[in-house]
Amino acid sequence: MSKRGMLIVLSGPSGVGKGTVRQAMLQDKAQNFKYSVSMTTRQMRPGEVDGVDYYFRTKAEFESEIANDGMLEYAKYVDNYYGTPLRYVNETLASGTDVFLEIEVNGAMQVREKCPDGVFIFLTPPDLVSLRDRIVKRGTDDEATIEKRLEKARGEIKMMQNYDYAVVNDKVGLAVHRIEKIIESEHLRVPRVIDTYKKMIGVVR
Ligand SMILES: Nc1nc2c(ncn2[C@@H]2O[C@H](COP(=O)(O)OP(=O)(O)O)[C@@H](O)[C@H]2O)c(=O)[nH]1
Ligand SMILES: Nc1ncnc2c1ncn2[C@@H]1O[C@H](COP(=O)(O)OP(=O)(O)O)[C@@H](O)[C@H]1O
Repeated sequence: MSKRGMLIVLSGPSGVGKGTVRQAMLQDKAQNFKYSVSMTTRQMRPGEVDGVDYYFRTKAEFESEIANDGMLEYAKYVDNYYGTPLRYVNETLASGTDVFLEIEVNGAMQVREKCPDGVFIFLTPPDLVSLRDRIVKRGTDDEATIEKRLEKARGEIKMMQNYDYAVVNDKVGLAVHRIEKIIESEHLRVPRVIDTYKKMIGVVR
């Protein structure tokens, strides 16, 4: 029987660079994981493509997916639904390929309940001043909104206690390298590889 893929979950406060790190990881041809495209009810931004960045759906469509047990997890974030379609994740893991999710903290905790053998990684800013700078640099928020986002970010950073790894995003390339090393090490954990050694050591599971 082929080995099941590993589920990798990346979260972090808004503006820390999750999207940037994810893009950089996807461009690394040496990576073997598949990115799970999320579903959302938020407006498409310029340059985004349906089915690539997100599956953009109406609220009614999203709620019907929830009702049909089609979501691995979902959360409301700033008045919109975001969620992970279940089928793609199941099929990809079953085929032996790793799946990478980039999701916010509440959704990640739902995944932790359902998939306790997943790898949960929290991306952190080097400090709050850098986080503020990144939120400002990204663009459209006024001063009051930036303060609100930072307040929310502090609450999100507290959730790091529920993750397996904390990775600082000081430089994108370094953050990617750290995540890749985590994935490599996780693949070598004994519970994941023991079946491979069955014949050698006579373990029957
Ligand atoms: N729970 C959950 N959160 C998601 C999912 N997809 C994206 N998110 C999170 O939703 C938040 C908002 O995403 P987005 O609207 O793209 O804005 P931005 O990433 O903050 O620029 C981010 O924290 C994402 O990580 C998902 O499938 N499930
Ligand atoms: N390591 C980094 N150093 C400096 N700026 C960064 C770094 N990573 C991301 N950024 C910048 O921070 C801003 C927010 O990044 P983004 O990926 O949109 O964050 P998130 O998806 O976590 O909300 C973007 O302008 C991005 O270019």
